[in-house]
Amino acid sequence: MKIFEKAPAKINLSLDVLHKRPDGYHEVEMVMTMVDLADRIEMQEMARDTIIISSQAGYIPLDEKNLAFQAARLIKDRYDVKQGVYIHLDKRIPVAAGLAGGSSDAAATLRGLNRLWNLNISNEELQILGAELGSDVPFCVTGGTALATGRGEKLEPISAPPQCWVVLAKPPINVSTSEIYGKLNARGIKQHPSTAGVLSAIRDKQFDRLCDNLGNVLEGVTLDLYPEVRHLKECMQRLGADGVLMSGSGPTVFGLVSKEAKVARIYNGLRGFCKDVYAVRMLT
Ligand SMILES: C[C@@](CO)(OP(=O)(O)O)[C@H](O)COP(=O)(O)OP(=O)(O)OC[C@H]1O[C@@H](n2ccc(N)nc2=O)[C@H](O)[C@@H]1O
Ligand SMILES: Nc1ncnc2c1ncn2[C@@H]1O[C@H](COP(=O)(O)OP(=O)(O)O)[C@@H](O)[C@H]1O
Repeated sequence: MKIFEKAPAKINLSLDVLHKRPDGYHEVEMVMTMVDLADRIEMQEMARDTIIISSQAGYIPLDEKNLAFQAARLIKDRYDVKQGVYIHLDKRIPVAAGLAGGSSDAAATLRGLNRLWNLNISNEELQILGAELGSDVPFCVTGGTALATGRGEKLEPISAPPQCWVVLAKPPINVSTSEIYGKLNARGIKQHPSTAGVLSAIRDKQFDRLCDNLGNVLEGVTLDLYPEVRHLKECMQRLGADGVLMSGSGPTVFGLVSKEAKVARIYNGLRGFCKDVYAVRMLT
């Protein structure tokens, strides 16, 4: 049997760091949501007890370093599954972009193999398994919109943000999440984003208020290290996006846009100097 799963990209509408923890992770407070840009994952049963990964993308690992491989191995080990699986990743989310592409592939693999092998694992259990693979994986298991705390694995689902367009642009650099967290001075954060403001704007479906409250404490670190990200952010603002923010540890910058008429102008303006630009809808 063969099954398919979609693995959408996430953006962080708010990303605050409360403190650095003794285990090296940072205690965060984030509002995360999904956008309509997704990898497609095909999973096919194999009688032979092995995991094989393939992808058209030449720039991701296809061995045990791949997060989908790790998800398949984890579920096989925990549930003592003796069958194998062939997993093909049709990558559309840019890699190491702050969009959780790898985490979403891992989460989609957990969901898919749960179906393929009739394991009847609850979403809560899949999220617990996912946390072993990465901090963003539990959110990607269920998607939607959520307030994430802890190191990102404690989730409280909330209502969807007001519907809008999301323009995403990724400059041609790779950013390491651990390097960006490592360079953040958690004690010296001068201005924390208003997660409460983002939550109330979403609750009241107030698009303008949502745009005014977007904030990410990792943005300053990445913008200082990579001036091209700052340039991209300024361009998106100049082109008229209603709210602009870097997602996660970057380097992707997203712009929220309420009027469809503006989207083409912003998209074309960015495409003039940046290859990786996408105009998508917020997933609601
Ligand atoms: C910054 C965020 C925001 O959503 O996303 P990305 O930029 O990766 O998309 C996440 O917190 C990233 O989550 P994820 O990419 O799953 O991180 P992990 O694999 O768990 O951790 C990678 C490294 O990031 C650091 N890390 C991660 C999460 C956290 N709360 N505190 C940390 O300090 C640690 O150094 C860790 O070794
Ligand atoms: N299935 C996968 N898709 C993308 N990247 C993967 C995958 N498996 C492992 N990786 C590795 O994970 C790292 C982070 O990738 P990704 O999840 O796209 O970034 P981010 O967490 O910034 O959104 C990259 O260095 C990449 O090589």
